[in-house]
Amino acid sequence: MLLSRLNDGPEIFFTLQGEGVSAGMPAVFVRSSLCNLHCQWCDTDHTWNFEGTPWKHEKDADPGYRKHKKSEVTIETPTTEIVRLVAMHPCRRVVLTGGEPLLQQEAWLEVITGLREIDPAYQFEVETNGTRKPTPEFRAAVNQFNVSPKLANSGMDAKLRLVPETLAGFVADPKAWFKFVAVEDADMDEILTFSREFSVPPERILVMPEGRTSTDLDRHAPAVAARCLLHGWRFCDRLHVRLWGDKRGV
Ligand SMILES: Nc1nc2[nH]cc(C(=O)O)c2c(=O)[nH]1
Ligand code: SF4
Ligand SMILES: [Mg+2]
Repeated sequence: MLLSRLNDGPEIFFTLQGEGVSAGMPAVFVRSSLCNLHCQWCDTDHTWNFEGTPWKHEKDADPGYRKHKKSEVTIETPTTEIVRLVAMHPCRRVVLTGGEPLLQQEAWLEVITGLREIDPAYQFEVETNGTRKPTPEFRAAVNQFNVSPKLANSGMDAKLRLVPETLAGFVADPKAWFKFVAVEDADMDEILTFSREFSVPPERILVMPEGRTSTDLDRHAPAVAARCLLHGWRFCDRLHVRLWGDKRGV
């Protein structure tokens, strides 16, 4: 399957889950390449902002920023090799992320099956933007979906970032949690509208302050905390940003 490349190999790393209901738990992350969206602030733009694509990114303003050469930021990796690399770590929690991991469900199923043959105790979380429907087999194999629907601040058209039928499927699935990044009150108004439109109970909504540094997280946290108290949402920090900053492979 097509994974994101980090240095000479696929982007597979052992760290603490930094976001969501499993925040703080050790986990092996596997980052797939490719995304069906192209959010303007995406922090994993190396999974989709390839040379020759028309997408705009916030970092375009940075004079040193260039679109990525696909061959330099991706690596085709056999699923048996992914199984081998993940199993080297002393950890039975695996996070499938991207990009958008649901674009490669069949290959992920081979990875999941291979790892559970080694140890049935393996647990799998999926980080998804919530626009692609899991197949019944994939849904059954995964333990937890961290669904992160995108807001207007992503720059994406609402028709692309909110797919009602797919979202309804996640709302109906007790394995799914809904996770948002918020900066200002307008973002939180939008989360409230979303929760009403798609009937998501507040206990399944997590809101994180936006930030690529602890200082930014601290600046945005009070407004997020206030709205969590008001609406019954769970406040969620971004632990990896606090511990390691805006780095890859952590
Ligand atoms: N530590 C850590 N936690 C994370 N939770 C979600 C991540 C992601 O990029 O999907 C992520 C990540 O990249 N690192
Ligand atoms: S959905 Fe996620 S990975 Fe895809 S562009 Fe948006 S933030 Fe990046
Ligand atoms: Mg990340």
